[in-house]
Amino acid sequence: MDKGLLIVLSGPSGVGKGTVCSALRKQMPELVYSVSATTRAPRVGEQDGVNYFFKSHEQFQEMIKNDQLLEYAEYVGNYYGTPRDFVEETLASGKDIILEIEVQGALKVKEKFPEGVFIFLLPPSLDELKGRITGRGTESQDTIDHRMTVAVDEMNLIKHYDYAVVNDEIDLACKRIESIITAEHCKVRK
Ligand SMILES: Nc1nc2c(ncn2[C@@H]2O[C@H](COP(=O)(O)OP(=O)(O)O)[C@@H](O)[C@H]2O)c(=O)[nH]1
Ligand SMILES: Nc1ncnc2c1ncn2[C@@H]1O[C@H](COP(=O)(O)OP(=O)(O)O)[C@@H](O)[C@H]1O
Repeated sequence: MDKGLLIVLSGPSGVGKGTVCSALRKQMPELVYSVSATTRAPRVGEQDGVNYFFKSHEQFQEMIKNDQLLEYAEYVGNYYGTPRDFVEETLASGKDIILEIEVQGALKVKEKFPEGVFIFLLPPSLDELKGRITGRGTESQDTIDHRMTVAVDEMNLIKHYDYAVVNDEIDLACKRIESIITAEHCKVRK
């Protein structure tokens, strides 16, 4: 049996990764989603094991020590990481898995899985990006400013990715990603 595809959806905070990813999962129910571990506090409505596995700093350090994370990164004061076993088991079972992670972590995954499909989600403009982060209403002004500075640095790393998808409209962005996945399945692997 062929292994599944490892799909990494990355891009700056507020670009719409979470929104596009959940829309995509509705359209492609067979696509498995990797739930990350984080030390960030849950936001209203977020559930442990669904949105994230919420961990203390000590628990997260323990996961790092035990090599349980495929990658992890510190992002705006918190740790985020991808549980390794779940990804490897899903791929081995022939299913596709999508990781929705920030840029540093995505580049670490690329070192381990160069055959993965790396997709960078772009905002239509930086002004629109700031508007989306602010409009979501989950961040303080300081965090918004910090995330915007990080966003500009992150966009310079797009050259390491296989595909760039502009998130102008959610449905269009999803269609583009679906087409990428279809094309990757048709690819002749050398
Ligand atoms: N490297 C890495 N980044 C992650 C992981 N999980 C989530 N992230 C990223 O961490 C950043 C912050 O996530 P979060 O606090 O939920 O904010 P939001 O995604 O901007 O709503 C986002 O860019 C996420 O995609 C992970 O397992 N590894
Ligand atoms: N294509 C889009 N057009 C307009 N607003 C969007 C679009 N995609 C996402 N958003 C909005 O932008 C904000 C940030 O989206 P989110 O998915 O939380 O981003 P990320 O996961 O990349 O941080 C949310 O309020 C979301 O509703």
